[in-house]
Parts: sequence; C-alpha cells; structure tokens
Amino acid sequence: MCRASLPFSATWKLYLERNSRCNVFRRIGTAGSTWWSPQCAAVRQGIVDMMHRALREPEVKSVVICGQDGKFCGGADIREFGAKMSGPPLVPMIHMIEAAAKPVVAAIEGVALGGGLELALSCHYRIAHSKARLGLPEVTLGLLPGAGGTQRLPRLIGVPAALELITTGRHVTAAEALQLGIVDEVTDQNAVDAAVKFAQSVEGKSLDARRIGTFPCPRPPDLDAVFEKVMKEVRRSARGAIAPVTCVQAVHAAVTLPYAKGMERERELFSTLFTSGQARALQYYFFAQRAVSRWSTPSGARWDTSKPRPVRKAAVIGLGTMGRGISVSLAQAGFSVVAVETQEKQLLEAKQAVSGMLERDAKRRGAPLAHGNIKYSCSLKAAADVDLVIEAVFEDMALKKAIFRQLSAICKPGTFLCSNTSALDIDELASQTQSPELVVGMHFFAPAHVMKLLEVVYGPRSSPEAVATAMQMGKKIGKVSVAVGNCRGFVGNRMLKPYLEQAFFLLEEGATPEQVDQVLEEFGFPMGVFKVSDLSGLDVGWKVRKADGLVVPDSTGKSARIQGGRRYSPLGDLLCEQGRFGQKTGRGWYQYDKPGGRVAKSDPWLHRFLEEYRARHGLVARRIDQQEVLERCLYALINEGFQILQDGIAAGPEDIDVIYVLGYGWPRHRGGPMFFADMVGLDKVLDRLERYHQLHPDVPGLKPCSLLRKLAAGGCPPIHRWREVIQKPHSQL
Ligand SMILES: CC/C=C\C=C\CC(=O)SCCNC(=O)CCNC(=O)[C@H](O)C(C)(C)COP(=O)(O)OP(=O)(O)OC[C@H]1O[C@@H](n2cnc3c(N)ncnc32)[C@H](O)[C@@H]1OP(=O)(O)O
Repeated sequence: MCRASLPFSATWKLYLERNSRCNVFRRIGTAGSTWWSPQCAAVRQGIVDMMHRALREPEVKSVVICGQDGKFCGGADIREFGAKMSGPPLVPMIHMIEAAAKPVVAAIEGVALGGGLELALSCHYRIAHSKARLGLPEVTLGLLPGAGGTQRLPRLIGVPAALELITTGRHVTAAEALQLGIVDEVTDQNAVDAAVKFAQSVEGKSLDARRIGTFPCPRPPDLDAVFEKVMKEVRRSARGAIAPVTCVQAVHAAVTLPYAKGMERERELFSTLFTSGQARALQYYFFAQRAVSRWSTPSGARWDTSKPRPVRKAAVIGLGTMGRGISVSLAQAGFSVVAVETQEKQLLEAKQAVSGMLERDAKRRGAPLAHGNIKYSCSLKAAADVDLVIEAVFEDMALKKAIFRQLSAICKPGTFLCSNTSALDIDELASQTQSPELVVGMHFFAPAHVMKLLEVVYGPRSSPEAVATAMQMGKKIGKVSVAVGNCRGFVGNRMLKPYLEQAFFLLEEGATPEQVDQVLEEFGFPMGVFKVSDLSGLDVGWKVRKADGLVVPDSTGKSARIQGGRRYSPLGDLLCEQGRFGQKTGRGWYQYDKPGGRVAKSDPWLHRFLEEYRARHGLVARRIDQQEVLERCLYALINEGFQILQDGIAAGPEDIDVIYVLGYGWPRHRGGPMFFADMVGLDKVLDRLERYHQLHPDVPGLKPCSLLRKLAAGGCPPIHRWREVIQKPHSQL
C-alpha cells in the first residue's frame, strides 16, 4: 500500500501524504489514514510494512522517509485524540526504524512537528530544507512528546537546549536545528533529492553511532541544581499549567534512567496529561484560535463570501503609545506607512521612539530594518492617497469625530477609515463620514506591536468588504483578528467592566487589593486586577467615567455610591482625586519605590483609606474567602460574555475565549472564560450567580443572563453546541 518511487533501486522513499486541510500528515501512500486514531493505524501499518520490505530486499540499501507536497509531518491529528488506538503502536514503530540495519534518512520539508519530529529522530540521519520548521509543540496542547521525544532530544542536543524546546514547544528554523545538532544537513535545493543522495553516500556504513536511543544522555555535573533551577523557572512561567512541569520530569528521567526505563516514565507521564482538563482546554483553544478567522456577522456577511481589498499604503493618525506601536506593526509587515501627529514636539519624540522600536526588533529577529517604510507628517493631508487609515488619537469622542470628518474630506474615495478606539461608538464615527460603509474599528492592544490580538469592530453600516479588509490586514501584520459587533467596550472591555466592578465591591465589603490579586494570580492571570490597573494608569478609567458623568459628588461632597440608578463604587475615583494614578505616580492600589517603579508593595495608607471609607458609609468589613473572590470576579465576567453572545456581539464562545486569552491574560490552559464556564458546569455557574445575586441584590453584574439560564435549562449542552441555542438578533449588515 505504500508507494516506492524508485522501484527496487538502491534507495526507497516512503511518502507521508498530507491531509487535505492542513499540513498535518494523515496518510501514507494512497490508501492510508491518520496516525493516531483507528484510521491512523493504516499510516503506521504502511510505514511498518514498507520498512519490513525495505529491510528484507537485498537490493534496497537505504530508505528515505519524506512527506508529500513539500511537507514532512505536523504530528498527530488533534481532532482524533479521543478515538481508540488500534493498529501497530507508534513507539515500537519508531524503535523498529531506529534499529534498522540499513540507513534511514528523514527528508524534512515544511514542518516536522510533534510526532513528526519524533519520527525524524528515530531515523539515522535528518536532512532539512532551509525553509523547514521543527519542534515538539505538544506542551502547547497540554501534552508531552510521547513517542520518545523527551528521551531522544536531550541525548541528541543536550539537556538545557532540549528542556527549552520541550517546555516551550518553540518551533526552530532549519538553520537553528542544524546549529543545535537536530539535523545533519540543510539544503536550499529539493530536500528529498538531497536526502536520497545523502542516503546513497552512507550506504554500508556503520549505524552504531546513529541510533539516538543508544546514546548516553549527557549529565550536567550539577544535575540537581540544574533541574531545581529549571523547575522553579518553569513553574513560575507556567502559571499553573501542568504540562511544562511534567515535561521537565520526563527529561529528568532521560538523564537519570536507562533509555528503556525513561521511555516507561515518559509513557506514564504522558498518560496523566492526556486525559487532563488542561489538555482539553488547550486543544479547544488551538482550534478556537483558528476558528475566529472564519468570521460571520449577524446579517450574514462571512469570511468566505466577503472579498478584502488590497491595501498597500496606510496612515496612522496620532502617535501616542498606541499609534507608535501600530506604525511599527504596519512597517514591519511591509506596508508603506504615513504616520501623522499634529503636535510637532510629539511627532519628533514619536519618530525617535518608533526608530528605536524598529531597530530593537530588527536586531532581535535578525531581520532587515523597516525604517524606510514610514514617512512622518504633521498634517492630516498626508493621508490623502492612502488605502486605509487607522486613527489612534485620545479616547475623546469629539476629537475623533472631528478627525473622521476631516479624513472623509481629505482621503481619496474608497479609503477605509478605521478607529483604534477601545470602547467608543463606531457608528457615531461612521456617521461623520460620507461613506459610513468604509468605517470599522481596529482595536489594538498595548503594546500594539507586541500583543497578538486585534478586535475588528463592525457597525450596522460597515460593508462586508471593509470587515474583510481589516481582518486580512490584521492577519498580514501577524495578529489574530476577531470580528465583533459594535457596543460600548466591544467584547473585551465590555466584559472587563463587571470584573473590575466586582473587585471594587469586594474591597468595599472587606477584601484587600492584595487578597483579590493573589486569588486571580493563583488562578493563572499574570497579574491581578489591581496590579494591572496600576500598570495601565488609574486616570485612564477616571477620565472615561468623568466623561460618562459617573463621577458626581454626593451630598457629603464625596463621590456617590449610586449612579444612574445602580450601585457604583467610587473607590477608583477617590484614589485619583489623591493623585494616585498607579505606577506612573508611584502610588495607586499599591505603593512603588518611585514614580514609574514596577514592584508593587502593600501600602498601609490604602488599608487605612479603605477602613475610613467603609466607616464613612456604614459598611462592616467581613471575611471573604478565596472562592467568593474568584467566583464573583470570574462569573460576573462570564455572565457578561453570555450577554454578549445573546446580543450577537460575538459570533460564538471561541471569539470571546480568544480575545480573553490573547488580550487580557486569561490563562490559556483554562481555555478562555466561556470554555471555563463549560468545564465548571453551566448549572453550577448559574447557581452561584443566583446565590450571589440574592445576597447582594444591589450589586450589578450578578443577575444571571437569560442565555445562561436557557443553556442550563436545556441540559448544559457542550460549548460546541451553544451556537445552536443562541438566537441571532436582527442587523442591517
Ligand atoms: C504515544 C504518543 C505519540 C505521539 C504523539 C504525538 C503528538 C502530536 O504530534 S500532537 C500534534 C503536534 N503538532 C502540532 O501541534 C502542530 C499543530 N499545527 C500547527 O502548528 C500549524 O497548524 C502548522 C502545522 C504549523 C501549519 O500552520 P498553518 O500553515 O498556519 O495552518 P493552520 O491554519 O494552523 O492549520 C491549517 C488547518 O489544519 C488544522 N490543523 C493543524 N494542525 C492540526 C493538527 N495537529 N491536528 C488537526 N488539525 C490540525 C488547523 O486546525 C486548520 O484547520 P482549519 O479547519 O482550516 O481551521
């Protein structure tokens, strides 16, 4: 069933055939299927049969294993992990290849990832094309390399380098793979031809020194210290993810146990991860991140029917922190950029800052400088001939409206006008222009040249072409773009509001910022809500609340605790009134050693302030446990997520989850807020929200949303069935 391209000549090629959707190889020859599931059996069977034949036939002197269509192997098909395993197991197959008495050469083109790289490591030689990428990304799926990867890689390239690759899942280029010693040769030519030539050149030579499983594993002299340090670092950066820690344990086995025992340990550890909730979450997230590119809007505009228009030249208006980062992203992706800042001093500073960012980045990536792609100007008129504009001035509606009016008059017909607003009404901006169908939001996250997320916000008048163009633009600059509807705060910031509010109310009821932050950090957020607020600047939200008319003093001269008919916590406003804006002023919810300081320290002043505040308002502090802190913050956020789904602002739970993982530090190994709700159980989330709502009827954000009730009443369908329950609201788009 396997194809031999050189019929009974000296070298055989085994083909791994590409699955039609992706470059994860599922078939060998023309009849096989995946590696993993029952169908995978055919693939393994194919390799095993071909190897047996190749070893049996005296005319065959060597074997080359390659992929078809220029890709080696992307590993197992993740969708089939749940299926029952049948056919020849992978590990014995790998052992059989390694033990072969004739040289086996892997011709690596495209990718060799996961099980694909493990297969290559069982070969005696590896020849890679210069554009190939290699890696063991299992950790990113909540797993560890379970076919000898944790035992062979440290034997081949040493413990520190193997640990780094296995615990991060990082892909390496062919050049780096050569440097590390993973591959034996890199070619710019056809890698299969090069591998065949190479195989012929080593025919008849001893293979004793080529079987990685037989190598002694290099043992660092200070083994315990090395592993202790690595474990500490991995635990710190894993933020509760178990796979990276388990990977370290598997590599430790490679160093301390003989190969066969190490393989047993690898299998044991793999089994514990394979059925874990974290593996489920990470595999869900893998597909969620890919699913968001297949966007749709409530009116039926879709990714596959909406054609983007080409964009060559783009303008960025406003060169504050966001505008600078956006300019860098565009220039790096090869767009011709017009960067506009009307304040001359600010323009000069921005020029220097952008150059510095480009230089540092080019150095880090070893890529050419993209300076030449940016032209600076202090006049909006410079945007006259661009294809797309991204406005990134202050969050001030009046200012933004004026700019949109001017741009509409200045820019050539057909120019897309986009706003980087993080919360303001896209329709209101569109209404200032002659062509509202060309207006969409492009909400970047700070720092814009680093953060992977882009919310593309469509209004009822945005054309499918405008949405498609912004989505494609996001992809070109390396962002994961999520299309969302227009409402205050869109998806991310709208959900953040009830989360932040709960944190404030918890302080009023007796919690401290330290307690709340600790609970959230233990959950897996890189920073608790109060530390993040200090980092972003408390004055930012204060300005918005003032503009919204929320910061109104009550009869005692202090900000009222009821605003717009609902309970409101003025704690953040009161801090700002004291000039406590967070890190930038050296004081906020915490204290810092100086303005701009980064290390948050508990502040006795803040605790006194909270006590005085509670006393002034007759609030009696109570002991609040960790569970309540976590549930009130997270379930209020999740509840808003259900409301967003109900309102049709996000097309599905995957969109929300990707936004929260990439934009708000939600721990990836928990899948995202909506996946987390599914894992916890919708009935339990509903039950807890109901309870908190009963206990605190005046606290907003705790009243369960009707979609959550509906899903729970419908028997809590799994997350991939939610879309069926969500009713699509009407829209003009
Ligand atoms: C005893 C244990 C033995 C062995 C265990 C083996 C474990 C493994 O091998 S785990 C799998 C390891 N491999 C990976 O993690 C690779 C994941 N994929 C990728 O990194 C990328 O997809 C890529 C291969 C580098 C290709 O990238 P790109 O060209 O950008 O395409 P994508 O949009 O990412 O993918 C296209 C299409 O393919 C689907 N897909 C990709 N990888 C897998 C996979 N491993 N399983 C199933 N499906 C996969 C992806 O979802 C896309 O599908 P759409 O339907 O088009 O969205």
